[in-house]
Amino acid sequence: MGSEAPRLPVLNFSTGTLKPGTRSWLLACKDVLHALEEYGCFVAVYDKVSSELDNTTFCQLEELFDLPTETKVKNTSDKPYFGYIGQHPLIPLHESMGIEDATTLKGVESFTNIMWPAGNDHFCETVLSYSKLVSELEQMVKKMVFESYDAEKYYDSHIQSTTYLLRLIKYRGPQKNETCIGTSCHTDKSFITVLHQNEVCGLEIRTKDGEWISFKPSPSSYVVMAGDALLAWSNGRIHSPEHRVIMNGNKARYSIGLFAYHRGIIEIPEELADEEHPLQFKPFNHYGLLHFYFTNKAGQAESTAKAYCGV
Ligand SMILES: O=C(O)CCC(=O)C(=O)O
Ligand SMILES: [Fe+2]
Repeated sequence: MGSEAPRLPVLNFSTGTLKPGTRSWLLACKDVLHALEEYGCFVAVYDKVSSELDNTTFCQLEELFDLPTETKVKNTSDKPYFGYIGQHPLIPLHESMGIEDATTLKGVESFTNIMWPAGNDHFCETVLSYSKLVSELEQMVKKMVFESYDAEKYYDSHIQSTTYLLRLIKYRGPQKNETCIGTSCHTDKSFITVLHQNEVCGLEIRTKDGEWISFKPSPSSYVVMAGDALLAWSNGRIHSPEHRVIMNGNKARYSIGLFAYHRGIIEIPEELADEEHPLQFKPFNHYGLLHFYFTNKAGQAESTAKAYCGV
């Protein structure tokens, strides 16, 4: 006893079972909050993305990464880590691109037109449908968190200011004598991240006790993870877990991350601070936190959020 490998909590978000106000919703709220406070993440079983859309999305991803590098590098952004990353000496297995405002036609269309100047409606429609459906999962989780902390009155305005970055990632298998690191250990700067991937394992999440849990993927599994912005918003109650990707074998791993960001300032709800839980964070600009992360000062800090906006 006690020697079993730790596992991520698995929660059922399949269609039809969860409606706000019902008993199953309230029970799910408890499970979500417990998972986010203890692990900073959980596996959501979610069936709104049909297996057909799932397959098509990963096929489109392969086509995208097969484009010439000189096309892919045209994916740029004024925000760090939002554009093309590839052939990086520290993470040579990793290649990724970012679609800003990925739940809007404008956002996905503008990315598509850069990659395929003659247009690619199939890519555009597939990715937009995927982003919209997965953002519904993110919003459901967010609603549960806001409700559980008696902060639901802030939910609507928070949603209005939410914008999604969709990162499309490909990891190739390591060659002999090459590093196995696909993505080095980090915490996300998002509010919430939803990760989904093909069948090739590699994602590992660190528990508060420092143990690494390997995620076992399946087509209907989505890893819902808290980022540093949610840690700060929750006044330190929610954990933002360290995670990394370690590659083995020679099959390519494709993964898709939907990162929820907040335009403008995030305030810590007064409902989350009291005598027992003194206010730990000042109001902060979410993109400011992201930019700060890529400065030297942040590199030395144990917690990016504490260093950026700690009281
Ligand atoms: O590929 C993955 O599953 C994780 C990627 C990741 O952690 C990130 O992009 O922040
Ligand atoms: Fe991450």
